[in-house]
Amino acid sequence: MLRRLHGLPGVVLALGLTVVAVTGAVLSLQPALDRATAPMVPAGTSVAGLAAQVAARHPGISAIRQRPDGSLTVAFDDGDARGVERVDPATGTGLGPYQVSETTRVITSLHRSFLAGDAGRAAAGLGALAMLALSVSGTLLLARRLGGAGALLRPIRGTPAQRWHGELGRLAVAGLVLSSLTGLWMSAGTFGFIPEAQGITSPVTASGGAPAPVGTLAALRSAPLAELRELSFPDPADPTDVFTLRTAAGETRIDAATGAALAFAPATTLEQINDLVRTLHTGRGAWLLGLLLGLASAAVPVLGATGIMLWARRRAARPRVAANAPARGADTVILVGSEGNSTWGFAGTLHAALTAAGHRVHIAAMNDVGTAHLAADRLLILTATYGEGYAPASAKSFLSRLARLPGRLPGRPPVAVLGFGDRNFPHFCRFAQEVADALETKGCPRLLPMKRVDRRSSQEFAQWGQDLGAVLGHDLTLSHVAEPPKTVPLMLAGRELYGEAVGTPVAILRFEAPRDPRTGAPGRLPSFEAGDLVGIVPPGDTMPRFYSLASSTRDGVLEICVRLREGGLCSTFLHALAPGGAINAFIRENPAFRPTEGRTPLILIGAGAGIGPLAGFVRANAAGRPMHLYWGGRSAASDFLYEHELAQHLAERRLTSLKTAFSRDVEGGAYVQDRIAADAPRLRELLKQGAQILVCGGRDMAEAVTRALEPVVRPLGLDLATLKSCGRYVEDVY
Ligand SMILES: Cc1cc2nc3c(=O)[nH]c(=O)nc-3n(C[C@H](O)[C@H](O)[C@H](O)COP(=O)(O)O)c2cc1C
Repeated sequence: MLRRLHGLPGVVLALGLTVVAVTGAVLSLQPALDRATAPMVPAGTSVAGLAAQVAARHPGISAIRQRPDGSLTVAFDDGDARGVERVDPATGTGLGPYQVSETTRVITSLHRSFLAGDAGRAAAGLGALAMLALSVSGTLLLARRLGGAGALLRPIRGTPAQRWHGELGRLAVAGLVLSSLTGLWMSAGTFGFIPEAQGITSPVTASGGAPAPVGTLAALRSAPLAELRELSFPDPADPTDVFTLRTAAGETRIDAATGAALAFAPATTLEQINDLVRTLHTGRGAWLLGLLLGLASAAVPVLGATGIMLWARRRAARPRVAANAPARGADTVILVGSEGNSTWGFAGTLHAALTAAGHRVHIAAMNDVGTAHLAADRLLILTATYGEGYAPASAKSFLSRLARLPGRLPGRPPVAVLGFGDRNFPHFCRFAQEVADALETKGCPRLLPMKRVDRRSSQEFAQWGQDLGAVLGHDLTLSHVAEPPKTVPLMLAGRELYGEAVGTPVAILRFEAPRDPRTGAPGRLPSFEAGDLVGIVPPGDTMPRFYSLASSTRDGVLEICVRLREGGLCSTFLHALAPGGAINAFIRENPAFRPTEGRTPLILIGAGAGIGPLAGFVRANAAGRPMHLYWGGRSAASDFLYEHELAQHLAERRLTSLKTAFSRDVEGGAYVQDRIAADAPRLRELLKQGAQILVCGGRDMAEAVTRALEPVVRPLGLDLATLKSCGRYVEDVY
């Protein structure tokens, strides 16, 4: 619901909101410029003093006005000359005609009405309302993603677009909420929804005597010039007319002959609110606030562009399901947890089969779970598992949303959970199990026991379909042919082999995009960062194997470190590949395994082929951010991967320190965890500076590293779970 409120409306309104925001940002510079150029009102000067000085030059003076930036202007009609002039508040001398530049006029009009009169004014008002809704819904979405309102300031991980959108959004949100609320109020005032100030309504009777010189009028002599808003002069042809003096305190009518105050109407609360709103919106009279609001507005185009990118990606990633029934009124709801989309394919097959059997079936992402889904007759959940047994992207917020629903309630639908995973991972379908347990705790009866599908097995899926059909009382044939991922061809450009002498052959393989066969022009690599995954489908198989990337697109090659596994189909294929040989590959982003932004130190820990992405992070560190690498191999002579490149990085300060451990070396064989334990004081110092730890390699190594790190972080009052939850301890483990 929140995403629906934020996503599509944001995309549709991006252009209009950008116009309002950019023009607002330009206008916000005006108060600061005015303040720099407007002469100051000297303390102790009275309204009468200035009025007398100006009236001596302009007999036809009709009004003196103090503008919000503090400058003073005079309106006059002297017969031969008329107009509005800026005046020096100290001497009353003229400073030239007052005029708003054509550019400012156009920008103001664009800002207020898109140059389209009343319809445009209404659109700008609705724009303010939309900006308010987008700011609030965006903040709630970010809080949800980071783990609650208390986590709103945590580092944001993800793709560059996600990070820019989140970082800029949270920096600008206060300014945008203030600008849109005050803009809404002013817009409501324009359309008469907020009553105008009435001022003095009862008739005022002037003495009718001959007008006295303005400088002698008592009520004007006692009014400080600094408080003046506007002084209107009486019509010289009408002896009963009076002066009208407006200040922040209210409105006073003054007798032109006696100088007495004839009537006074204090400013109402509504007028004071209107004044405050105007100041808060325009920054006039509060130039610094104006600049801050301007900066917040300047973020809007970037928020719009990154928002459109995120929306388009999410849309492209979500498979379309034909004839999806509305959630309300559906008898069966299918919720999907997927990262790489293959589970959506299975869910689509299930949706089609149930629909064909006469059910009204609604399908949605697990992240979108809501009360409407729980009103169905049955709930079917299909979810993958990722990382260390965690939720995939489309199910990240499912458990927290479920937990927010009130405790055990009657009337929950019966549930069947089907987990998709890979038996090679130690936490096979763990997330699916967690979901099944959480639903049981919530009081949802079991429609079927939880089942697991290993490596997208069509047979296991079909079997589950039969079980489901049996409880539904009809046949259910689920024949699903998994759609192969869309791959691109890449060619092996170079290889280096290490570790043969110590029984762990590891190859560094560098791939390039094939040249255009007609023109011979170099091909384009897909877009990726070090730490992302490349999926490679070995010949004769449909299941991709994933390898962590040691390079980014900017390096011009796709680089991976592959350890040869006994009987491993893909690693055997890759080790046998000769230069010029081709692979079919696709990129899977891995935004969870990236260095945080900024210059806080990084502690990189790995063993064996796990050095790949870590070497990639170091290579990209042209800015010389502190990076400390701990790496373990078997023998310095045989499998010291990237040895020369790392020495070069140390010399160039891309790498701050390197600690290696070789388990088979004669002089005191050691593992990477031994180096960590020995370096505890230094690591503590780095963690105190906010360091992030990135671990890459085999599962046993990662577990040993955790055991070594716990006693390192404990004296700091920290633990690895806390560091993990705020993105300061991330792993890429296989
Ligand atoms: C990086 C990565 C980590 C994975 N981690 C696990 C895991 O911990 N447990 C598991 O059972 N499956 C794991 N898998 C396997 C996926 O859950 C499985 O391939 C699933 O079918 C993917 O579904 P999807 O394409 O809809 O995301 C992992 C796959 C990848 C690529």
